[in-house]
Amino acid sequence: MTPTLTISRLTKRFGDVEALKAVSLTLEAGRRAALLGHNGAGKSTMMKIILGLIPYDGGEVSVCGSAPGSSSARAAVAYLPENVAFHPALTGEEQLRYYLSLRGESPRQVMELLSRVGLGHAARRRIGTYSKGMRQRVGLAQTLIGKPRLLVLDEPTSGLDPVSRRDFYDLLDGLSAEGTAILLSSHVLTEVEARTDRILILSGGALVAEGTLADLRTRAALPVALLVRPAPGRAPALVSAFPRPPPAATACCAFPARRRRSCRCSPAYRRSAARSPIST
Ligand SMILES: Nc1ncnc2c1ncn2[C@@H]1O[C@H](COP(=O)(O)OP(=O)(O)OP(=O)(O)O)[C@@H](O)[C@H]1O
Repeated sequence: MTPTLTISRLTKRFGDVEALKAVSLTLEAGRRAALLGHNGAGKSTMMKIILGLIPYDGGEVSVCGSAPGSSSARAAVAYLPENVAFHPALTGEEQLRYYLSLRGESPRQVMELLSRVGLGHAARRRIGTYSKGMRQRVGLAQTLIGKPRLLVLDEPTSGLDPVSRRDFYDLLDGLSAEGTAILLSSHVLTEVEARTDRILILSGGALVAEGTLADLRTRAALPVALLVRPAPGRAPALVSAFPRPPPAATACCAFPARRRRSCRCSPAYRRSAARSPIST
């Protein structure tokens, strides 16, 4: 099946700044990918290109088989910015009815859309009285107009409390189960790890890593720290149940440099020990 989104060797420059450097990725229907990276990594630039808002310099981009910005691509993609802005004097129902009319859709869908994002009870309240999480839900309801095949969400949960975040991701789970592909940006790895299928890490405009968090951990050989609290009286049994680390790996780099030569520590561990040597 053709992927919902295909990006191949995408490059974009702003003067001297290379905002995207030969980035390639695909996103199939029903899959959720999180785009992570520091400020200035290129996340927004990539989203703007997918939406057809800015041109690109090299490579190829296909949104549901069409060029970004074309009428068929625009009909298939919806976008939720980080900070949604609605008229505070309008009710949720009035605001959404307005967007439905702009899209040429039946206003009869309004309550169904609001109920879908958990706002049925507040439909007749003014948006000025909504919490940030509720406004974000109005934004999500707006993106659902016309049943888009690709959702592009720019830091959709920033500023939301933990319960609102969980509820928001529950909504996304439902949409992806129906076949909507979702590309969202975030700064919070721990938040997206359990709620997306793939993590894409951009750095300086290049896609430097891609996979599940477990894949990325394995590839980077990151240490795994476990905090285990034994039940009362079970500590000795717990300690004996865990394998002991090899003695050379734990002790040798704690010794002065002259005795480290034959150690079995990993190069990364040796480097960190060299930075903070323990004198004996
Ligand atoms: N219109 C523009 N003109 C000049 N440079 C730009 C423009 N838009 C983006 N850039 C530059 O391109 C690079 C990537 O910016 P981008 O906004 O895509 O990063 P980002 O990952 O979305 O960052 P943030 O997390 O802060 O939103 C940055 O160096 C930025 O300064």
